[in-house]
Amino acid sequence: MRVVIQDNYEKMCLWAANYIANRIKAHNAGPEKDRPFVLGLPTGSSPIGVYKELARMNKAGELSFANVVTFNMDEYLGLPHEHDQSYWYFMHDNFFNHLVDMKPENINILNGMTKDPVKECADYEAKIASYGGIDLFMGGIGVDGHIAFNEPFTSLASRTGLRNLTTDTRIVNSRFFGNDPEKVPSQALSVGVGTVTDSKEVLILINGHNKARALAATVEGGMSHKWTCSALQMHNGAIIACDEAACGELTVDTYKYFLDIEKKERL
Ligand SMILES: N[C@@H]1[C@@H](O)[C@H](O)[C@@H](COP(=O)(O)O)O[C@@H]1O
Repeated sequence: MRVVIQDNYEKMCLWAANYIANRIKAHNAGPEKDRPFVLGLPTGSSPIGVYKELARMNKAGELSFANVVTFNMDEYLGLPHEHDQSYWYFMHDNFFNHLVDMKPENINILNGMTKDPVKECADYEAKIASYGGIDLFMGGIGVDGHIAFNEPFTSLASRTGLRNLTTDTRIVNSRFFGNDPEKVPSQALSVGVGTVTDSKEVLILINGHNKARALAATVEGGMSHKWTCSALQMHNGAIIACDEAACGELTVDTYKYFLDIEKKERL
């Protein structure tokens, strides 16, 4: 696992946006350029700065999304696209509407209004597989370490499916629903932990003091379904991009190790 510690949120986002841009450019210049680059994407406050920077690069002509297919992590069950807290709305408002060459048919987001969640989720997995899997999955995590909506004790082998949200998560997310946890949907559709870890690369953003326990569990804790983020320890290409504020629960030697090793030149 790589842990890239940046001074603050802004620098973390710039680092992550550059990493993603370089991966897309390398793909488009390489032997696999005839197939699209498949990018997994999250919602939440963590990726907003990354989306801003990627959109800036795109508008400036530095990065094209014409050959990119996206798959989003999750969606609330029962919220239509036009609901301002649906993840469909979030993604268009914060990212897709700001890109000049993203093809709408290349955007994949689970349909929270489906009448058949089982089929919706099976079709999503099949569509990801039809592209040969996800090249790079960017994600965030919840304060309890959940990846996408894979709450504590979700199987680390889970696939895309229907999830019940914990009271904790509904309380945390109530800040977007007039501070009323009851207004937060109680279920969501979500890619599984296994769907994320099957990706060739995984890049997780962890920032802010409130994520300090989750960062420590991801990096230093034992692998456990109690912290679904800890599954990344079994992934061969996992990168955590974090800010100083999130490092408060790391032991000093872990913190120093990652600062030191990241100074070394990478092939
Ligand atoms: N389902 C989403 C997660 O995918 C996201 O990672 C998490 C963290 O959000 P934030 O980045 O706002 O802390 O929020 C929600 O629970």
